[in-house]
Amino acid sequence: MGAARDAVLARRSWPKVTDAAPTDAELLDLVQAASTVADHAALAPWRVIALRGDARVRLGEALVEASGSEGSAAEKLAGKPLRAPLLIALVAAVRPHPKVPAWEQEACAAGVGHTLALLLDDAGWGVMWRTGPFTRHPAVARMHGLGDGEHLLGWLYVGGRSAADRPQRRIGTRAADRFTALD
Ligand SMILES: Cc1cc2nc3c(=O)[nH]c(=O)nc-3n(C[C@H](O)[C@H](O)[C@H](O)COP(=O)(O)O)c2cc1C
Repeated sequence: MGAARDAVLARRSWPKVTDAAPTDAELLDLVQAASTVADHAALAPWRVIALRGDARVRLGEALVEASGSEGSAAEKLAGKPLRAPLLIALVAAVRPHPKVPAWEQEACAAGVGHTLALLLDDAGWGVMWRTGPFTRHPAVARMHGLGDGEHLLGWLYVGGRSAADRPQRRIGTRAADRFTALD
């Protein structure tokens, strides 16, 4: 009992990770677990895409195309996806539904992202959810092969942990400031 609470309290984002990464089989097992999030009408309005190796280079090129930057700015942007050996693109796959509006479907997809990040953290991987100003640019969508109604929610940057790069303790949010009870 309390394992979920412990995992949630222990999770930290790891901005710096090593070259180690889970295999597709390990990842698929965790994605399967994350697929149990609350989902109105069981639409499963999401999918994930694992980017490794050169796919990260192509993502960097797409970010540069989206930004229109050149020179050192372009070089810096192109290097961003290379900060982790594995990027998991989180895709909201929204389709028209008479009872489930787009925002509910995006909420479900975001739930998968948070749950998958937690599961990867709990499995001992370094994880950080990242986005950026070009996350929903057409060039970036094209690079991922997104279809109609598909939008990125960002990427989970995943890699190994090294003790030297252990994140600082979090200051934290005071839940009492965010809590109201109505009778
Ligand atoms: C949708 C989403 C997008 C994010 N994008 C970025 C980002 O681009 N850059 C960044 O530094 N943090 C980003 N964050 C925040 C980090 O993932 C992380 O939550 C934050 O650094 C606090 O660390 P913690 O998770 O250990 O509390 C994003 C979080 C979410 C949920």
